[in-house]
Amino acid sequence: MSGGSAGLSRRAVLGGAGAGLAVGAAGGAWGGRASAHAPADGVTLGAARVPFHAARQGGIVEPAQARVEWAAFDLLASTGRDGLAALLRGWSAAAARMAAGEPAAEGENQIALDAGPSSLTVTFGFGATLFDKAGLADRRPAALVELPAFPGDALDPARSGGDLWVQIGADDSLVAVHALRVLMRLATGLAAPRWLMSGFARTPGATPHPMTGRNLMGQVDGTNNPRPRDPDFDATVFAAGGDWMAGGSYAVLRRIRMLLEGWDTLPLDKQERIIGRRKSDGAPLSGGPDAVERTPVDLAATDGDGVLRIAPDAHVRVAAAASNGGAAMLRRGFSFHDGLLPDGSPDAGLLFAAYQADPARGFVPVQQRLSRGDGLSRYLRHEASALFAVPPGAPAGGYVGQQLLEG
Ligand SMILES: C=CC1=C(C)c2cc3[nH]c(cc4nc(cc5[nH]c(cc1n2)c(C)c5CCC(=O)O)C(CCC(=O)O)=C4C)c(C)c3C=C
Ligand SMILES: [Fe+2]
Repeated sequence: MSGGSAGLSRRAVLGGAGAGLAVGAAGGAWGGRASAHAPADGVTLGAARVPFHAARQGGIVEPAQARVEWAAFDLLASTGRDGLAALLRGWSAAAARMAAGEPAAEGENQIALDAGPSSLTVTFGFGATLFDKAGLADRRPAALVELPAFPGDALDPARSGGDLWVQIGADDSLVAVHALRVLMRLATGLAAPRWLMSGFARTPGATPHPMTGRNLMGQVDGTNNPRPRDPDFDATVFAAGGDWMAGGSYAVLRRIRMLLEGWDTLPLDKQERIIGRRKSDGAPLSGGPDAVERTPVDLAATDGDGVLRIAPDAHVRVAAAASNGGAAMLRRGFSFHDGLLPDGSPDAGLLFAAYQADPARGFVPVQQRLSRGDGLSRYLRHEASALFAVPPGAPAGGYVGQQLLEG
């Protein structure tokens, strides 16, 4: 995909026998948290597929699927560069097969039998720690450095970092978990699981027409994401240059727990002031009663008393590119709800993911500002963090990371 919704349509493939669902093309749905749409009559949601082999990896600009699995792995000491190449070759072949909806391999658990690929995407990423372990220290990209500590971080090292990252997205939970099990088995003897996280987003077809999704605070979330048709979309999201990362991206991941019990008791007007947008429809508070979700945010707008309509500490003001020297990223997060904490409060929140050409010009400056001046941060805990280089996609017959390992 070279950006633009036409690219998305081209990549999407009709499933089943001639009829099906075009992923990413329906009703202008696109990456970020926008939801895909229901298939036409007589076509199953499961039939939709996103080809694995493409110039760019899937799972970045496609609409967020209903289910996501994140898995981080650490390379075993004995694996080395050749073992890493074997792992990536095996992972890529399995991902391509599952994304195409081909039957399960012999000896494979039949978890996903009867369902199609359900828009399965598998995205692979490399952590900074991978490069020394695989004898590739001289090929680690300059942009892949440890993220700085931010005020308020409460990070759990056991659920942070990792040498390798796999993101599996699908509109059917059994399909996603099947893919996870297959990839975990292929890693046996080469890489050990470090942490796993599961998330969810709105199921395609749950709304009467495609709409931006909501998070567990109830807000419309994803509105002001960069859009593939924006002239600077590719430069914002994808790495340039002539090396093995050209056309790839950098994924920042944060497990952000929401302090929902406090949030849910806040009056609506306070919740809206903290974000800077209306809760019902996501319209910016700068736009007056006639504003709609897509009304541009006016950070300078004041009321009759000269008071800023979007508060100085409102999330959208503090996070805006205009407040951060142009820093921008493509957000593609998922909700999580992992039961209760010992004190009875929900262990729930946002598996935040942001893709950018360079974290130093995306997530880092924005989070630096948010962690100091964002009214929303009182209701959030950043509990885990990771940064992965997401290489470009693999051509047919190739595997993700081949340019790094064989280039
Ligand atoms: C460092 C980057 C960001 C983190 C971390 C983050 C956490 C976070 N955000 C919400 C809810 C919303 N965010 C919204 C907009 C928004 N958020 C960021 C960045 C981070 N958010 C940006 C760059 C923007 C766009 C700002 C703009 O230009 O207008 C919104 C408004 C709707 C939208 O545009 O998406 C909401 C709602 C939560 C709940 C959260 C942590 C759990
Ligand atoms: Fe945000």
